[in-house]
Amino acid sequence: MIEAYAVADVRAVEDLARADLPEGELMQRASRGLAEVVLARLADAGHRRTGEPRVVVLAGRGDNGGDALWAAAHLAHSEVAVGVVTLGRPAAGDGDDADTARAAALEAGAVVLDGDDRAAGEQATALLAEADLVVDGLLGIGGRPGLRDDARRLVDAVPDDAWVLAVDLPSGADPAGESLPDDLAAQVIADETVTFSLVKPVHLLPATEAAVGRLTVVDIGLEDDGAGEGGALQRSGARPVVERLTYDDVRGLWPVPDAHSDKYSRGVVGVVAGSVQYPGAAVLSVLGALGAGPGMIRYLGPSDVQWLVHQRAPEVVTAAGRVQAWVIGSGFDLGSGESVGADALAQRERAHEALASDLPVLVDAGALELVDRLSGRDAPTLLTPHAGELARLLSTLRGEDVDRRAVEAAPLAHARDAARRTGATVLLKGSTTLVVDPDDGVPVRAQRDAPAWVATAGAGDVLGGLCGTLLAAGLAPRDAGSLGALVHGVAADRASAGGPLRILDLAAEVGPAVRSLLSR
Ligand SMILES: NC(=O)C1=CN([C@@H]2O[C@H](COP(=O)(O)OP(=O)(O)OC[C@H]3O[C@@H](n4cnc5c(N)ncnc54)[C@H](O)[C@@H]3O)[C@@H](O)[C@H]2O)[C@@H](O)CC1
Ligand SMILES: [K+]
Repeated sequence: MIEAYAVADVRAVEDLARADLPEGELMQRASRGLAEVVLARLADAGHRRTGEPRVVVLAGRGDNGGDALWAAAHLAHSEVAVGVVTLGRPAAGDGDDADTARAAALEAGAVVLDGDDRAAGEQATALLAEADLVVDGLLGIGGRPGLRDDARRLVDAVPDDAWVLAVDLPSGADPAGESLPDDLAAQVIADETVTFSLVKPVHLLPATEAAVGRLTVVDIGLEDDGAGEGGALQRSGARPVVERLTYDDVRGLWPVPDAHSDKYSRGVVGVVAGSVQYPGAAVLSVLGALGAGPGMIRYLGPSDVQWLVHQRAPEVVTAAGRVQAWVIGSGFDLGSGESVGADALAQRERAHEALASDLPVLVDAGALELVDRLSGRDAPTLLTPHAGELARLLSTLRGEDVDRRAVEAAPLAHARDAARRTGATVLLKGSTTLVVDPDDGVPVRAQRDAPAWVATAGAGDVLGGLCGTLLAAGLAPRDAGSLGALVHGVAADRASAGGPLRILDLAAEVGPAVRSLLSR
């Protein structure tokens, strides 16, 4: 599991560690680690023009800039041509550290330009044009989202083929990972981000993760080193606020049957999905559930759709009976007013019964309209909207229009609001999928496991079924949702193999994906 800590907690942990260390030691560790990563990337011929490697370091006025300046000094000592552009003159009496670091970089032979000086602007642009690698040390965890014009001019001058390595986080990105900057272009888009001991929300959450690139963690000694003392992190008592399951977590969470298992102990999934208009969703939902290995599947829906389900999955039972978790809503066409047909009415009735039961329910797509039926529900409930569906859901819950773009600009806040208002766990689908518990004290899960090729119709139906099997096996909604998202992503990766994928292939890869993850 990857765990991320809130920025305020990171500062508290660093303060604890700093109290036991010589002055400036943490920054020295950070900058040395940073310089080592830069050297390793330069050794990779792909990020290097011919001749002497050229690094340009952009350094802001805070400690993020301090890390970058000290790294520049270390690099200038190792046969690398280093140019530095500083930005933001320190306030009077506030610049000792930055001045020391700047002097160290100069003394080591780096070219240092004052980016606040207009005359140096052209030189800075020329320096950047020749860079193999650019270190972004403009803003760190003290940064507000967005870049000022002076910083933006520098960032715009970074050549496309330079490797952009962000210090701690891409400048301009929200350190808390909550929201996009107002102007999307006012942030650094990094190829790689080097952070120090602790992962922060910015690195894992959907609003900011895309700007982070590859995440490399350099150890600066904030965690328990096993020597028995307890690291600063452990002594601080800080708890993670965001988590990401990794492949190695699957074995510990997956419901693996044993010699005593039967179809009921493994879990029966009841699927109420599809309509005459959208019959395929029922097939995909069932196949997603089957891939994850349920005890049994009951499909309830229009007879034409049952027939179609049976073509792909003869083991599915279509009579009513015992169920351990419901999956409702994929491919619903509930209709409204006069236009409601008998089939749609029957589906709506089945969905109402599922929501009125004391069984776990996964609520997808069309069934999200039935949100008023959630009040008073105590059993585990997992809502699985995409951004547009979450906007509609919140519009209903708040009684005011919520725009899809508002959800995309601040996904976590909106998912959290929906979880709070409904008392359900909310899985917000996206390239990074969030799983938010209604209890604020529980860390959010953020999964990013699928290739972008998966953004295609039907992928959500498979995910719903897959998570439904995990709910029926007894997993809590947060585990079912995040584990389901991980396995769905791995299956998508296998089906895609670097190219376009068919959703039936994705569904067929769910079982093999589980097998490969369990045998790691
Ligand atoms: N505290 C520690 O012990 C350690 C800190 N480290 C580094 O220190 C960083 C945090 O340093 P700071 O707290 O100085 O914060 P920053 O380096 O993020 O800088 C904050 C400064 O930038 C200004 N600022 C904020 N947003 C701005 C914006 N959008 N445009 C222009 N100016 C803006 C602020 O007023 C403040 O002066 C970390 O990210 C990390 O890189 C590391 O050296 C590891 C150890
Ligand atoms: K940065």
